[in-house]
Amino acid sequence: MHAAEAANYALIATIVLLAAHVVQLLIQKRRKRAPKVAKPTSQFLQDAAPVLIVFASVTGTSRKLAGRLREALAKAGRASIVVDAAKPQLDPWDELLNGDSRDCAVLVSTVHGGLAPEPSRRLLVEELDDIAADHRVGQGALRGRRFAVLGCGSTAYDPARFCTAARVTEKTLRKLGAARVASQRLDDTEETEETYALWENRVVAAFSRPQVRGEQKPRKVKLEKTHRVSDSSDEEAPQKKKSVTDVEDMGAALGEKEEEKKAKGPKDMVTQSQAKALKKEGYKLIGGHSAVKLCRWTKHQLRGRGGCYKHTFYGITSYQCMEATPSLACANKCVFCWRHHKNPVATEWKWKSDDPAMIVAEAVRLHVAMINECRGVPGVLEERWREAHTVRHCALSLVGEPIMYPRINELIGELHARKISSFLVTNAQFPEAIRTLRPVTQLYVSVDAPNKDDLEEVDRPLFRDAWERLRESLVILREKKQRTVARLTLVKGHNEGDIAGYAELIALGEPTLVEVKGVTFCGKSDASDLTMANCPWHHEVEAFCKELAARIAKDHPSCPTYEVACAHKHSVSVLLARCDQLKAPDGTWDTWIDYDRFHALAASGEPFTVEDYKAPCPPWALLGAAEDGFDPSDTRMYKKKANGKSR
Ligand SMILES: Cc1cc2nc3c(=O)[nH]c(=O)nc-3n(C[C@H](O)[C@H](O)[C@H](O)COP(=O)(O)O)c2cc1C
Ligand code: SF4
Repeated sequence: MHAAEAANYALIATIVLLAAHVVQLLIQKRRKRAPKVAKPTSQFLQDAAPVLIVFASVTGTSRKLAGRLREALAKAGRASIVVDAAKPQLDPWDELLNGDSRDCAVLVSTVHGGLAPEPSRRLLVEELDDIAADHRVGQGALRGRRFAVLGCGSTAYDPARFCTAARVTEKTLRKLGAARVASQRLDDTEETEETYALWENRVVAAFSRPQVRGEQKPRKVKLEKTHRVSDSSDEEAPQKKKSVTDVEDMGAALGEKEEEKKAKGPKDMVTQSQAKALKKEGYKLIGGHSAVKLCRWTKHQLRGRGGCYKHTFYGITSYQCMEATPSLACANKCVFCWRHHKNPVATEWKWKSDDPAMIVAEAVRLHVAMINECRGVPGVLEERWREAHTVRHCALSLVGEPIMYPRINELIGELHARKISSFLVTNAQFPEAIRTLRPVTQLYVSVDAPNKDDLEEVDRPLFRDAWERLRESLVILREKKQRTVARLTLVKGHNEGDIAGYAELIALGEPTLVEVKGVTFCGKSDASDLTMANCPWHHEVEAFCKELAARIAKDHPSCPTYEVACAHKHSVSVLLARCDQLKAPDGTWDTWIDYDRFHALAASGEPFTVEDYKAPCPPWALLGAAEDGFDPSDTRMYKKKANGKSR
């Protein structure tokens, strides 16, 4: 070998050695940087104190998900304790500070004003704040503890307050030095299953192994679901370098997402999980935003066991009545909503609109199909069953807010063209839509509370100016020439106290009728804490009505006079009517409706008034009648009391 060749080989060997050394150094450096991920050990799972799962819920979502997380952790071998922040059986913060527990998951919803629900607020906000402010424990009091946060919220409410309760809790926990392992926000206007599952996986993975270095770093949040908020907790995190992706890309991603949304066009109103929940409750969904359901009174009267209060008060045939809605969404979350908030909420129409003719045709088809299914039911009267195939009335009050549907006037036209009467109920949040509404057989405005505070409490409205909207709706109601109704639902302990407030609202709208109904208990639900104790007795509703009529006369002398006309004891409903419009000179009442006359008037295109289509009310429907509002042509069934005696 030449000397030059040997030198070359030596040089190459040196380079190779150097390169190998550099690679080794790099590998070592990388190894140093990478956090040591301790593998899940059965020893850790065996020894670890339970994870504390704290939830604060108003309509049950966080409660349900807390249960799911508990099951998922249990599957992974990690024990946990679920704590309801509204009535905690133990103090989770004390456990974290002084006990063996080192891990916690907080699931919190946001309610009115962007706050955590009462009374959970005490534990989640005030007590945590107290700890953070306590100089004896110090800001790093929760160092070495881990936490996960899940916010349940809705962008249908003020987007600036989206999941603010979760953000506040997270901020305080981080201020106290706890390490965040996962954070997510769920928006109830969207499908949330996938997002929740991602969060759950992350929490289970983190809590199935001991704490590792590197866990302190804020995790990158999935942009898709969280772009609506700037996560304020990041601002105060102890290890604070904001990731460029978190801030700049978030803006870009948001822009792209909005573009994408625009390109896709409006989405369907009902998410898959909402559709599933509604179907489970017997709703037949039509297109993207409408539904129909067979009312229990329809079935009742098919069996000759009496009609609903609208049969008693206005002469509808309950077994020919279809209960439907063209908008499953509404702008409230009322405490007495018997739909248990399985429907979407929104302040404006932002979905694809279906054709009104299709909605009516489908509603009738599905309703008739449900009638067909009643044939074999014991007690169904053959003749009524046949007649029931012709729909004569439509109660647009099933669920949601019918006047949100932008083509509501065309839909009403479709109903009237089929000689189907229209009873439309609105929750008084869209005054402009009330103004432009074409004549309906009977137009209802729900008056759920006598003053602003009670309205906020009972309706839990999305609009901040809900009270003003209600008042404006009533003013518009006064301008209507056809039959109008103020519908009151009395909930003991919530909205029945301020009679003067109701009198003022009635004087504002001067409706033809005031329907007062005691709230009905529709079973225990997470969506509402109502019990039988909140349901007034019939005699209490009657007394309320008499007092209301007297109060209107006394406080508002220029307002038309009202008197109690009818009552339907079975549904705890009493009717007040305007004497000038519906009381005959001989003292009898004309609260019933001449439906044929109404259709003729509506088709004529000429103006018409309440008096033009009124009809006499039978004596059995009047207050004080021995029948208690029960049609004597039907057979009354008495419920047996627990002691075996009949009522
Ligand atoms: C009265 C009321 C007010 C609400 N206000 C807000 C709000 O300000 N911000 C928000 O993100 N979500 C708000 N929401 C939506 C709820 O947080 C959301 O529906 C959540 O899924 C409820 O969870 P929960 O069932 O565990 O209470 C509100 C809901 C109600 C009933
Ligand atoms: S008016 Fe209402 S309660 Fe009466 S039958 Fe129709 S849907 Fe049922």
